[in-house]
Amino acid sequence: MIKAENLFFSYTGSSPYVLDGIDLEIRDGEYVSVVGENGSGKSTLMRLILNFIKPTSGSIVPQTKRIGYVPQKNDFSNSSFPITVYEVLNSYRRLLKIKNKDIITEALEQVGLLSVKGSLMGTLSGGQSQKIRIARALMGNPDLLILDEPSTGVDIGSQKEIYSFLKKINKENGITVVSVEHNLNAAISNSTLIYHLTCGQGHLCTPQQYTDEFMKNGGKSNDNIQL
Ligand SMILES: Nc1ncnc2c1ncn2[C@@H]1O[C@H](COP(=O)(O)OP(=O)(O)OP(=O)(O)O)[C@@H](O)[C@H]1O
Repeated sequence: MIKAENLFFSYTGSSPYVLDGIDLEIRDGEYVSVVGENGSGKSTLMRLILNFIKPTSGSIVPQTKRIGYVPQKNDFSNSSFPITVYEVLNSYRRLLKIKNKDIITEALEQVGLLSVKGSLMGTLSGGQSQKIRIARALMGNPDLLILDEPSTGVDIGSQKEIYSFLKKINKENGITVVSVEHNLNAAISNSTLIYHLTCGQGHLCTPQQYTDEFMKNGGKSNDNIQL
């Protein structure tokens, strides 16, 4: 479970607050998409869950230490940086102090990319490199997986594969998924709940409730994304 109580956060330490008194409870086993317009605080909320930053006041606590994180796709973006898939996963294995090197093969098999083990990261497609990031995040056997815009820079075919993989590990392995989404279709189709952030406040709703709300607003969201 992730529980936020009366959570305020400001990068300056005072008003105006990016997050302005958030109360939130995400139960284990949910797949929650976090949506909201640019600058509404989605990534900030993820950083707070991950304990990268501290609340200005109030609290936010993930009740697990086994958290996998797939950051926004800005690492390895320099295609000339000479690092292989194996090296990326192996350095994470060492960071996690996992002795058994088989975990690298297992992680790659899980996302169906064993064939690119020796490839340079810069030579992979957007979809492949995102799957490698997900494989890396799963190496620590997390029970909570946090993703920041997993479909950015990923072709439609790979997006489908990635979302069906996330749904599978959510359903079959019971991994709680919390994913920042600009892709509203993906949020509605894949998640069990949607957390809509706006003006420093948020509310949790079902995909159906979110769709109804969206249509009531004339089919346009604050995110300026068409369904
Ligand atoms: N490190 C930082 N220092 C100061 N202000 C920041 C920092 N990071 C984000 N902000 C500001 O905090 C607000 C929320 O940013 P955040 O990145 O959390 O929003 P977001 O909803 O994830 O946006 P986007 O959809 O564009 O990724 C924005 O006004 C942003 O400019």
